[in-house]
This record gives sequence, C-alpha cells and structure tokens, in this order.
Amino acid sequence: MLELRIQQHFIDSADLKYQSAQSLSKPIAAAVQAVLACVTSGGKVLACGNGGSAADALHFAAGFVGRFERERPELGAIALGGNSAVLTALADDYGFDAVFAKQVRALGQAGDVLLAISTSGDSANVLAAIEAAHERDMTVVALTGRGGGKTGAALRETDVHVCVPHERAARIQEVHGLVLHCICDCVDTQLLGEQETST
Ligand SMILES: O=C(CO)[C@@H](O)[C@H](O)[C@H](O)[C@H](O)COP(=O)(O)O
Ligand SMILES: [Zn+2]
Repeated sequence: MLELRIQQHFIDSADLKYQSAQSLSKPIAAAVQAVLACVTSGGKVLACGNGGSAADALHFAAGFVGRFERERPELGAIALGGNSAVLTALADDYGFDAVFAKQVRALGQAGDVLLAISTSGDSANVLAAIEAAHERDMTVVALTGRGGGKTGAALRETDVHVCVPHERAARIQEVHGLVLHCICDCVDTQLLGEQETST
C-alpha cells in the first residue's frame, strides 16, 4: 500500500517532467539568456522564495557562486532567505511581506536579475520583491505554478515566466529544481562551450 503510494509519486513527478520538457524549454532558454546577459556584464542574481522555494534559492546560489558540474569563474548570486539576522530584523521591524523587497532595494542594481520562486505565484513577500526589482531596473525571472497567480500579472514584458503546469506544490517544486539545474548547465555551456559531463 505504502509502496504503491510512493511509486505513484515517482510516476506523477516523471509525467509532469515529460510534459514540461516541451512546454517549458522556451521560457527556460529565455531565463538562461537573461541570467547570461546579467552575469556577463558584471551583474548578480538575487534569489528568493518561501519554504521549499527558499531552499531552492539557496541551492541555486550554491551552484552559481561555487560550481555546478564544471570549473568556471565564480558567478554572483545571493539567496535572500539565507541570512537569519537580516530576515528576522526585517520581519520584526517591517513585517514579513517586506523581508525580500527591502533586501532587493539594498542590494539590487540595474542589470541584476531577481529569481523569484513561488509555487502559487501569490506569496506577498515575493510579489513585493518583484515590485522592488522593477524599481531597480532589474529583470525578473519568475518560477511559478498554478497558472502563475498574481506573479503573472506583476511581470513586465522584459521579464521571464517559467510557469509549471500543475496545481500541487510538491510537484511544482520538483520541476523547479530541474529548471534551476537546466539554468546552471546552460549558463556553463554558453560560457565554456559544450563538453561531455561525467559527474
Ligand atoms: O515545501 C513546501 C511544500 O512542498 C512548503 O515549505 C512551501 O514551500 C511553503 O508552504 C511556502 O510558504 C509556499 O509558498 P509559495 O510556493 O506558494 O510561494
Ligand atoms: Zn516541499
């Protein structure tokens, strides 16, 4: 019984990934171009999200600042949920909706990218970060699901929206993880050229 349930998780996750390969490759390629344009002109990526998406933002920053699969010059990325002192001070003094937006205003510069991750597209602190990024003339790369929620309406034409066609947060997050690995791999390929990967 338990094993069948577990197998169903694998099947549903794999099904969604197959389905998304077709529909998401174009927006993911656009996300790669946005990130490349940013880092090749000295910019950085600010990444934010809540819960599992906060973990995704941290995971992305680790692969970006350090390495993904190949050695290359360091690239700039900061996960905005990673500094608990800043996060708690901002939440305490300005409310939780402001925890990312205040950091975007403090750290963001024109040409930087905001990587905004929300399965619902409706988290108020992520929406406020998008607004702050626009104020700073940053490009937003949004990873969402459930039709994109309020994030879809908040984005500009120059932004990128990767919206996973599913309702369930866990399934959406599983695809977001793959999307972030695609971005890391494609940025490396564009910077270093194609190469067989063994790790
Ligand atoms: O990881 C999970 C669910 O899989 C949770 O921690 C989840 O990320 C949290 O409930 C978030 O607060 C949901 O926010 P969002 O994705 O709707 O922006
Ligand atoms: Zn989760």
